Amino acid sequence: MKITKDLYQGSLALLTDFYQLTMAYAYWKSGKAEQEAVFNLFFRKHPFQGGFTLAAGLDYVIDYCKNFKFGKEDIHYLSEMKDKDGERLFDPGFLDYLSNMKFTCDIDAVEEGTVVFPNAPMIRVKGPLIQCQLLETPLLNIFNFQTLIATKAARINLAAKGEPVLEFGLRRAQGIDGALAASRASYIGGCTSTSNVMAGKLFGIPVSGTHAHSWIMSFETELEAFEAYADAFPDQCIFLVDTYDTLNGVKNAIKVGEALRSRGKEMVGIRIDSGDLAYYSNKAREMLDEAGFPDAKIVASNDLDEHIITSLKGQEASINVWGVGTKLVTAFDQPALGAVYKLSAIRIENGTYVPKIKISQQSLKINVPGFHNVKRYYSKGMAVADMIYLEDQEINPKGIVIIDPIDSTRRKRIMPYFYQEEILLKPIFREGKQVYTSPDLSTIRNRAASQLESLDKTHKRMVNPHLYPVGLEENLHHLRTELVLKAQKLDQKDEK
Ligand SMILES: Nc1ncnc2c1ncn2[C@@H]1O[C@H](COP(=O)(O)OP(=O)(O)OP(=O)(O)O)[C@@H](O)[C@H]1O
Ligand SMILES: O=P(O)(O)OC[C@H]1O[C@H](OP(=O)(O)OP(=O)(O)O)[C@H](O)[C@@H]1O
Ligand SMILES: O=C(O)c1cccnc1
Ligand SMILES: [Mg+2]
Repeated sequence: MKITKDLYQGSLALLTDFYQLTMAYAYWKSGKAEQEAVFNLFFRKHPFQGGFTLAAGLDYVIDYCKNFKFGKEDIHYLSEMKDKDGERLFDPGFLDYLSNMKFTCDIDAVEEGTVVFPNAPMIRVKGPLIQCQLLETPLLNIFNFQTLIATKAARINLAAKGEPVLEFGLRRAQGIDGALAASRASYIGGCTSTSNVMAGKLFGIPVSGTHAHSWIMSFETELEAFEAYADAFPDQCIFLVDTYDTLNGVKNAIKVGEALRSRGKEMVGIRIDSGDLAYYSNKAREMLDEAGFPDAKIVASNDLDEHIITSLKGQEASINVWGVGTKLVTAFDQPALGAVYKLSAIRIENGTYVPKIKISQQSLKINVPGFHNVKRYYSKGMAVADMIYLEDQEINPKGIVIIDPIDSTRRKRIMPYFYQEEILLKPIFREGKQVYTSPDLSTIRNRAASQLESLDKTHKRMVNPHLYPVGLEENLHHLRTELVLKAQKLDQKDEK
């Protein structure tokens, strides 16, 4: 196993579920491989019982699609696969087809850092059925995780109310790629920095950190350890004060802070990593203020998340920097987003697209059919509603009614005249050619911040957030209802 070199042999084409390949083979065999189809990627419920979700992962998706190609080793591996009789599973003609396959899809997607809501597509893929199908698993893999972590980070940063949140997750993250992607998504969600140096190198995220208990324990005394650290980094001293006795640790930090000051340097602060963080931060604040260090920061860490941060704020803890690891990068209380990827239309011989629906007992699970997009309406910079609409249908400019996809009695009238609007799915690829370039990560992070600003605070609260209106435009609602009724009739016929 070579994890440091060539693990992926330059190709991620096999990073997919086996059933995508068996379907791909069957599509090819039945002559349907190149039939045009439309798929949408969306989720049904916000994570963390929240009122918003923050999209992330598009730059990975772009890279994945740009490099979408079955390499020699991939084809070799597939050619060796056997069925239960020991015969080759895949016809050489199919493997030939795969090795010559070029990515030719149209992709539209929400930009990274966009606030998104249930049932509205985050990605729309249109292209040959076989390609759309093969993209399902990797697109979900990328978007589900990064969107989840960006959302968690946004929640934690909202709880910190603008105070810096340092991401410390690498040691507890879900493996190597999980850690890197989590650092990137955390930065998009508002974190100030990462402790993961490789994420710093690869993505340009600011890197920062303090020091560990082991540093203190390697010396005879805590004071000596602080002094030695101050010698090495006179401008960046954040002393971890809780190795032995937290308040005594604060005293030692003050001593070394005074020595630094006599050399014209200023201690940055202290870190507390255990015990009652409200009690110790308040005590430490009093001691630091009294000793003439009112600007010294107090960093807190230890299994923090948005709920503990909110509680500590409620207790008026004197913490001004938050170090957050495990619960952020593992999305501890909800480890998966659950976005899905569903076929919504297919092109038939006469060139028209037939909208498709999947019936379910739960109306929540009935997809939105057709070739649609999402429009967000803003009033004075604040988001008021999202409308899912059919791209090829005229929308009544005088007044629109959007209808909740789960409960059709919930409706909202929109006067587009009064609002600014933004089409959320932007063209990313056209016939396989990239037509969109991802902005740099700090621009994405700024977009996330301004998107969150545009969302009323009632949707951002942690407990029982207010539901943001997302609805189907009338024509789309009627189409969906018609298709559901038709499908149910078909069902009844089958039963007879
Ligand atoms: N004042 C507080 N209010 C609410 N939660 C707090 C407060 N102080 C600390 N916490 C949280 O309570 C939990 C304490 O966990 P735990 O008892 O395992 O830590 P500890 O024993 O203090 O530290 P360690 O085990 O690292 O020495 C942590 O998640 C911490 O963030
Ligand atoms: O708590 P997190 O949010 O994951 O933040 C990162 C943690 O990692 C470090 O210690 P580690 O947990 O390795 O050891 P400790 O618990 O004994 O301090 C650090 O001191 C934090 O406590
Ligand atoms: O720099 C730190 O303080 C740090 C880094 C990783 C994990 N815990 C703390
Ligand atoms: Mg810990």
